[in-house]
Amino acid sequence: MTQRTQPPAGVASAPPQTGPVIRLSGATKTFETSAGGEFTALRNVTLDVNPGEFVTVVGPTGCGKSTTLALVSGLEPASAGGVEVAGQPVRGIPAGVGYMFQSDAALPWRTVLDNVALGLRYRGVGRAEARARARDWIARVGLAGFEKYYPHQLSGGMRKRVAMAQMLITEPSIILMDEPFGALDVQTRELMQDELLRLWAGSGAAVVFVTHDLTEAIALADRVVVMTAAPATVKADVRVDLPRPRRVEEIRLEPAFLDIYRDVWDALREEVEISRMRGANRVA
Ligand SMILES: Nc1ncnc2c1ncn2[C@@H]1O[C@H](COP(=O)(O)OP(=O)(O)OP(=O)(O)O)[C@@H](O)[C@H]1O
Repeated sequence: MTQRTQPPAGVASAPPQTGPVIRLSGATKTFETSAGGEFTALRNVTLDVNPGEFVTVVGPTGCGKSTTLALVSGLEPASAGGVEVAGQPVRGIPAGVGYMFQSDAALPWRTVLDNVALGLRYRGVGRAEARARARDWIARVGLAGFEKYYPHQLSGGMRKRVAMAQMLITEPSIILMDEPFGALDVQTRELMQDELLRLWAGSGAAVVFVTHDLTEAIALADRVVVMTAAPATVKADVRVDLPRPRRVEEIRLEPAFLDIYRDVWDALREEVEISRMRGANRVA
């Protein structure tokens, strides 16, 4: 990773961690189906994520990407294999993990200020300090002046800025993102991708970001992990050696970007075809 700056005040710097901050070793996840059978969503997934690394995960629809995040976040236990966060086996929700999903987490009856302060209030921070830090984060995500607005008074992009402030105010050392910009229009999505890179730069946080959008996956990442059709396992792990800081709309036109795109798509194409064929057989 290149061109890291000093962390801005209030953002956690990387913990003194020598090994990977996330380690999946042969992780398998089997769900019970409503028909009383079993369905294996993940099989033998082995993946390390280092402190400060930005890893994106792509794969055919329904292959098990969200399930991978659920194992790391402790929302689902692995059926077999190991899942470690910060060198410790995951049992329950680990400390220092921030989340952002496609749907908004903002409470509709609270203002932007109170929504952003909420994570600190849950952690026992006093009201005045939580609000002061929330004001700071609201400004950092470009929403100064909107503190008293309610979520329904904001655009989709602005609500994503609120979601980023809500997540970053807790200074996570691991950030898990599941298609966070999936519902945005293309221009707003690119804007938010740039904002995310700006806010993440220097934070020291490791990011695991699930997306269906290959351009987004490559533009953001240090590594793109390609998963197979279900049950998901790691098919390819493609390094993205593009310089930082990046601007998404510029980097995607670079010849080196297109080479990486080709590598990722070569790995993904077959899995998408398998997944489509299964879908076609199911409805045939
Ligand atoms: N709690 C659960 N119980 C039973 N099956 C589940 C459960 N959670 C996920 N699955 C199944 O596991 C598979 C993987 O789901 P997952 O949501 O991880 O896929 P995904 O790759 O994130 O999907 P998408 O690309 O559509 O977002 C799916 O077939 C899904 O139906």
